[in-house]
Amino acid sequence: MVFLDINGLSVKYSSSSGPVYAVDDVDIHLEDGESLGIAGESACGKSTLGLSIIRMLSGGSAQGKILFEGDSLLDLSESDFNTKYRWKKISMIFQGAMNALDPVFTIKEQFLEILNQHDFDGNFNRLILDAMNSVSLDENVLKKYPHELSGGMKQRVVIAMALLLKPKFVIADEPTTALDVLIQAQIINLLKTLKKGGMSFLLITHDLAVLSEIADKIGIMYGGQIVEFGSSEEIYKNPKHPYTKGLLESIPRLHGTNPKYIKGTPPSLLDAPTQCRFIERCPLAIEKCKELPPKLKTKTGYVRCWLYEEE
Ligand SMILES: Nc1ncnc2c1ncn2[C@@H]1O[C@H](COP(=O)(O)OP(=O)(O)OP(=O)(O)O)[C@@H](O)[C@H]1O
Repeated sequence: MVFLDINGLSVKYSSSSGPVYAVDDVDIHLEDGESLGIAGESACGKSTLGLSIIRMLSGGSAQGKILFEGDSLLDLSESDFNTKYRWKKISMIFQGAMNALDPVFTIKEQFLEILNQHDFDGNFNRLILDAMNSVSLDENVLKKYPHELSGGMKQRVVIAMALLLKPKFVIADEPTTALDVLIQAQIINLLKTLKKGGMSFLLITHDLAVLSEIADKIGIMYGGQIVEFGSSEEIYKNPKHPYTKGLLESIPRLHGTNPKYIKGTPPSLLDAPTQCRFIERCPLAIEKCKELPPKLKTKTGYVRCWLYEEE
């Protein structure tokens, strides 16, 4: 059954320099139980995509359709979305959230604050302990202040907070960034366990290697667009877009060839897209790339690249 179906999603921010086209005409399709990975360079719109699903864009407006289990999220009133969806069915682990834990409150007080904000009137302790258990944190941690915890523990607390109301879909924005590699592996294993328990993730990262562990489908973002979308297997084994290929070639490996880097810089999102977003950096660019490529169907998704236009 279709779980998340996004069609033509675009997000525009207003800024002092003019509109920022942060997300442009994105389509995403997930079946029940599938998790999605979004990868791409800094400032390509990854967080904005996640924030638009949980309707927490600040200063931005979203257009298009987001169907979650058949409900059109962008058409719901704010109070309906809050009552039925936000944190309850869809939650988010925000980028850098572990550094935003309040230093003057214990972890338990911070959990209680979240439950109060959601007018929760059931068994507080049971819910908090369930969330702590699901991230393998000891009950003693609840009495501590954030400065008494290691980075890995703080990140687990932040994940537990997102899991508090037992959502089905969790948007995790760079949950392993700024953690050492061993802790990164622990957090990835934790997400894998939660996934086995029936949770779906939208995992946002700039690191394609991290996605291989969790994602069933992958969207490669560049300049506000998903330039390639498909099953993980297809993206890793048979990448099509020159940008996807460049990203995969830039992953450092223990043996074999040295990583390659994509020369140049991403486009400004202040300009609305009128041609291929990757044209300036693409080694395979042709004259046609001066026109905006459509989403061309692939085996498991689509690619926005004229090289795959059928004759
Ligand atoms: N509230 C905002 N107002 C105006 N512009 C914004 C706002 N939030 C993000 N942007 C702009 O939108 C673009 C996309 O930002 P976004 O944070 O979604 O990218 P990202 O891929 O998540 O980046 P990173 O990997 O660095 O977190 C950037 O150009 C950013 O400056």
